[in-house]
Amino acid sequence: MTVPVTVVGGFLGAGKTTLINRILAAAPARTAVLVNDFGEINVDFDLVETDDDLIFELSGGCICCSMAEGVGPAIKRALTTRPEVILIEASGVGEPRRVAEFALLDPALRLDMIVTLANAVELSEQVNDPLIGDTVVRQFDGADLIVLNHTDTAPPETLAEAHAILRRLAVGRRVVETVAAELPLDMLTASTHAIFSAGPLVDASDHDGMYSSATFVGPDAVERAGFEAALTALPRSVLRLKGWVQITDEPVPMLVQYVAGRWALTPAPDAPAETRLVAIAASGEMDLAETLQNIMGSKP
Ligand SMILES: Nc1nc2c(ncn2[C@@H]2O[C@H](COP(=O)(O)OP(=O)(O)OP(=O)(O)O)[C@@H](O)[C@H]2O)c(=O)[nH]1
Repeated sequence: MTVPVTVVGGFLGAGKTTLINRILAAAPARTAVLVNDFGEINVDFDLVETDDDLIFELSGGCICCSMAEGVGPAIKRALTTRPEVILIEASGVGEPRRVAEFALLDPALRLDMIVTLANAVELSEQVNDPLIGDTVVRQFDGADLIVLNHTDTAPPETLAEAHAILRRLAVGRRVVETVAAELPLDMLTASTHAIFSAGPLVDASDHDGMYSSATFVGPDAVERAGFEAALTALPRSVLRLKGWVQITDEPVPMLVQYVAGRWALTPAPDAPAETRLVAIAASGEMDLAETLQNIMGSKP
């Protein structure tokens, strides 16, 4: 019996973890999840809602290039838990097709499908961005289903533009509009196996060279107003920021989610009682460590 694998990809903050948690919440099957966070701290390990012993993490690099050698062993570890299904969350800069190619090499597995999420608000700017455009475009290669997420915050003309881009980049592929990755889960069963009719794989990218990340870990706490103002003032070159922060006077840590200029702070009673933040930008764009120090209110 081979174990079916679904690869979930999409750019930073598109909604991959949100979709995986939806699948897990509905899944009757025993599901192992491989999560790849590009940053040094694997935040997704804590955000994926299932038993810790069913989550396998690869962090501090990209699963499709620098950490590719780790994929096979991680799958082997996952198989020891006798899963009925495996989900692989690619990093937000990773190419899901390349991850799926690793799964195809393992005779114990069969590829179910590749799902790529896109941020409806950001897609047009992303594909036209000279630094990140190539990464975003490649994430649709071989995808069976494209989940056009974040539609709640996309003005109609931006949404129409996103569809036009997808018609060009993913000819004939299924596209579903979602808010918080809420889709009929039976859409995840009828795979078209687009990977088998996709063109030849283009050369591997060097995502660890193209993107950089920085982390801030410590007991430090910040005032809420100053922290919120700092998030709001972050330059758009910060592509993603997530983790937990200790806020003065808050009884529990707060989960920080920052995606492309939008952010949310939510109580996270089960999170560790320390500040743990990770930020990602295109390489050379900025000093991310200094940015994190600044939002924590300390001088570098
Ligand atoms: N407004 C809005 N927020 C969303 C939607 N989907 C997800 N989010 C939020 O966007 C943030 C990022 O979602 P994730 O699911 O963590 O995204 P991701 O693709 O796993 O992120 P990375 O793994 O860091 O690349 C979280 O705060 C989500 O709650 C949506 O459709 N609309």
